[in-house]
Amino acid sequence: MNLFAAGTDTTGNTLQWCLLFMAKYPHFQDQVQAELSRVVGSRQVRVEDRMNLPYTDAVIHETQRLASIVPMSIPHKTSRDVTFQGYFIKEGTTVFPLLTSVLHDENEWESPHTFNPSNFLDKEGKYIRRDAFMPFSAGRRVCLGESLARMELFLFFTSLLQHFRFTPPPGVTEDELDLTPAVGFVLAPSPHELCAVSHQ
Ligand code: HEM
Repeated sequence: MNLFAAGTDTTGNTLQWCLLFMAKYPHFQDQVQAELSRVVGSRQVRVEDRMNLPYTDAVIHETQRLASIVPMSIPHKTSRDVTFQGYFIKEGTTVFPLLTSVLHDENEWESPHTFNPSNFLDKEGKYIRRDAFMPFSAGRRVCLGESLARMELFLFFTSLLQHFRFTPPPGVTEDELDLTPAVGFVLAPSPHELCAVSHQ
């Protein structure tokens, strides 16, 4: 039950955010599709392809960063008295680690509040790991499903983008796709209709 509850909505929501960002920002979608067709072609994507798909990898990371779907992580309780950055926190205090404060930190990111895969790319277009990327939280109780989730996101996202182009429905412009999340403990995009147009 724990694994299903923690692992279904989170991964599903992130994938929905990925598709919404792609439909809203078609020039980023173009670059993902160009990279996929250059590196993978029409065969099925494999996990090992990730290292050769830095742009696609950056888009997935940027989606997780900006969407920040678990904004307040999970509450923890201090198991002893602690002093943290000058603040005394008594044993037994409930603490909410605000992951969004790191994922949108203006001192950490080139463009903290807008979708920009360059947040994860160096000047040569290589993927760069960022310490402030922590949508799965950090430390002893970091998300147990992180590596599974990352694998799922990569395989689903690349397979979908390999076969379909995602667009707003007829009569709706990209600007009209609303990025305001639906309120909840886990932030999903508000309901949207998108078109999946087959490449064939
Ligand atoms: C994009 C997908 C996911 C995100 C963003 C995410 C995020 C998180 C976060 C922020 C926590 C809280 C960590 C903390 O207490 O500091 C957490 C905990 C947890 N997650 Fe995930 N998660 C994802 C997918 C999954 C998947 C696929 C599974 C399992 C199959 C999973 C299982 C768990 C479990 C069991 C915990 C509790 C760990 C503990 O308390 O020791 N998660 N996750």
